[in-house]
Amino acid sequence: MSNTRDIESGIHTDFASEMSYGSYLDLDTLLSAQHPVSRPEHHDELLFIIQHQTTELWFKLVLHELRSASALLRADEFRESLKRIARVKHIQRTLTEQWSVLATLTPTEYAEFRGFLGHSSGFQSWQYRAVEFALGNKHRGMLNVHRADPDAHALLTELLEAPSLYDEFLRALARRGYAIPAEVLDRDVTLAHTPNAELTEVFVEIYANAHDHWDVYEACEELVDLEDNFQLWRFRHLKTVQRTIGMKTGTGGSSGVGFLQRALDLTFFPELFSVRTEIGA
Ligand code: HEM
Ligand SMILES: N[C@@H](CC(=O)c1ccccc1NC=O)C(=O)O
Repeated sequence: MSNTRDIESGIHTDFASEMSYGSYLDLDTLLSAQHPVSRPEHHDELLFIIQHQTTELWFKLVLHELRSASALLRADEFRESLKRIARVKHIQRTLTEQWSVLATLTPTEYAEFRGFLGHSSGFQSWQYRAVEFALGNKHRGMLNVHRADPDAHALLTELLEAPSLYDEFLRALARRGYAIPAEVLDRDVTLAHTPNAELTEVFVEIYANAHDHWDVYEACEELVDLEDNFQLWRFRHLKTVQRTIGMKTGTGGSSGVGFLQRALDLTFFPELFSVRTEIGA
């Protein structure tokens, strides 16, 4: 046994003028986009860069799927929208699991190149902010940091002013005859959604009679998964930060761990959680 695989004669090998793997994926661009700034170059900075870049690539797809999910809800295409959300949930799991790679970076190693990062910080990730906005965590003040990047600023402004995924979901429910409160439907979508007791009652009815509202019930649970997964990512980020820089202030200028901790109190779909308190009550 040679323990070698034959390269079959039919395998294509001439890519001088044909599209290849590398040219289709523009790997020259992708793989020449890692530029460590530490001097002398720190061995672990490549890990730090690639961890962020892979996350940003997945954020790009998450945003693409969420925007499509919203548009499908607007068109009353419920099932198709759920398909998009299902994909986002898998990406979130990958992203949450990926923190374990970065956790191999010890505090000492990170401290050796942290000083070269200046004031740059994940806080300035416009794609992360876009995902937060798309899910409904709106905050106009977050636009400020993107003033120097007109394209990012424009996209975030567009998302800030557009209904969130939850807004679209609730509007779709209203069109189906559910008694979504008018103040929820007419709310200022540039602000974060605030909990509404009357809306919780709509979900109480849906959850109490799931079989009569199956597709809506299913959609509710998909949204709960989405928020849950998002919180798990935030939590793993917080824990990675804690083990890497302790209680140091952030390069972005925040208090660090305390600032990230407060994000865990935020909720995209509060009524889908408050309904749980009422079940069987
Ligand atoms: C050792 C690794 C990391 C440390 C020590 C760290 C630290 C921090 C700190 C302290 C903040 C608060 C803002 C500031 O003052 O800088 C922050 C925010 C943020 N970081 Fe990281 N981070 C790490 C890795 C990552 C990675 C891999 C990502 C993935 C893109 C990321 C994305 C973000 C985002 C999106 C925010 C804003 C969060 C929010 O607004 O709630 N971070 N990070
Ligand atoms: N905010 C981090 C620095 C940091 O993690 C970072 C720096 C540049 C680009 C992305 C980063 N990731 C997340 O905040 C710190 O305070 O050490």
